[in-house]
Amino acid sequence: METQSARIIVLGAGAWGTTFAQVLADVGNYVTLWARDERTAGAINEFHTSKYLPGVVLPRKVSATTTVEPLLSEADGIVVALPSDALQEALPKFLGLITEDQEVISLTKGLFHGQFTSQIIAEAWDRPRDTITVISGPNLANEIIARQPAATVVACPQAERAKRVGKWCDAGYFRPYYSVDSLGCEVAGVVKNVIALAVGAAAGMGLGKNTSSTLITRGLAEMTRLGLALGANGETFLGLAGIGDLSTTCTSELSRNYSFGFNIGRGLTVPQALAASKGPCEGVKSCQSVLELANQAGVEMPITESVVDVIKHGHTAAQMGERLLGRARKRDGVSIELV
Ligand SMILES: NC(=O)C1=CN([C@@H]2O[C@H](COP(=O)(O)OP(=O)(O)OC[C@H]3O[C@@H](n4cnc5c(N)ncnc54)[C@H](O)[C@@H]3O)[C@@H](O)[C@H]2O)C=CC1
Ligand SMILES: O=C(CO)COP(=O)(O)O
Repeated sequence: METQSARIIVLGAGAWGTTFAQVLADVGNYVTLWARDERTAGAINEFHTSKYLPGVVLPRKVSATTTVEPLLSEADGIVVALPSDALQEALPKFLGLITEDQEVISLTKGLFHGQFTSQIIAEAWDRPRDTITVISGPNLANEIIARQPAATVVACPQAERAKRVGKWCDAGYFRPYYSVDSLGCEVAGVVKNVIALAVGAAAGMGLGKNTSSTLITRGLAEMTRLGLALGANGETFLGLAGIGDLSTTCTSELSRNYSFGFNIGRGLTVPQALAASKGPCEGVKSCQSVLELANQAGVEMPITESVVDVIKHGHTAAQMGERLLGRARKRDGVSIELV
């Protein structure tokens, strides 16, 4: 039987990677963060601080390095916590250093050039996609670093892998639920960012809770339709990785996607809103790819379409609202036949 403590490498020493490293350390694992620059690694090793998490003192068990290659073969698990647009540059250098019996865990909620994170990792490291575990849920780093209670979904088509990884991050305040539907978790994690842009924009325009609840509910319908069309399990979208994460991201000023949308709603341009962001806005990067995926699958995603118009075609938040309200009347619900 495996002992409780595992050796885990976290690739990406930003807000979520560092927070997840603390979760893993709290459970008793040996955790090393791979940081891109010496300054970030030095701050973690010498002062137990991170510029991504102001005011936080990290556990001494969390260390960092800029040279992770020699540690990879000894690790039980490798966590990917990089922004989606960094994966294709960062991952290939580790090809051949990670074997199939090691657990690979994705925290990245992105769709880059039409590929979900697990697909990019699988290709970069030449391993089957169904060996990759996805962790996704209502998990704002700034709350979890303060050890506020939250739950998450640990999903892998190979259920035993999800169980193994779930034990590593079962910190009490951070509570794993298991699933085999990693695809559904990835779809939900990507689409909720796009919907949060729209909800944030509505709030930035001064619109109230009826508008945001309308967008969240119809956003859930969009997410579910796309997931079903791609072969995900519909239940996932009613769980923590679906409505759970959607409601967190669409209602918190801590969310970079919601805040980006808010700034668009109050009149900032896309470049201005990006410059004001406190971290990656995955919804900005993924919205076009989500729409293309939906078109290929024959799924209608009007909120996503209106977000693409804002991000790519210079539409204002007000035009986005007019467009959504001007659509033909529909039946309530999420069924793909009823779009
Ligand atoms: N912050 C949060 O609350 C949560 C974030 N996520 C997801 O986690 C992913 C990462 O987000 P954050 O940690 O918040 O971003 P962040 O901006 O705080 O950290 C990203 C880290 O990746 C590093 N990095 C960027 N490009 C790199 C490259 N080419 N090579 C090596 N390192 C590179 C940066 O230096 C930084 O340390 C995103 O996909 C996000 O959607 C998921 C759940 C919660
Ligand atoms: O995924 C997240 C919370 O679960 C973080 O959302 P943002 O990337 O919008 O900050």
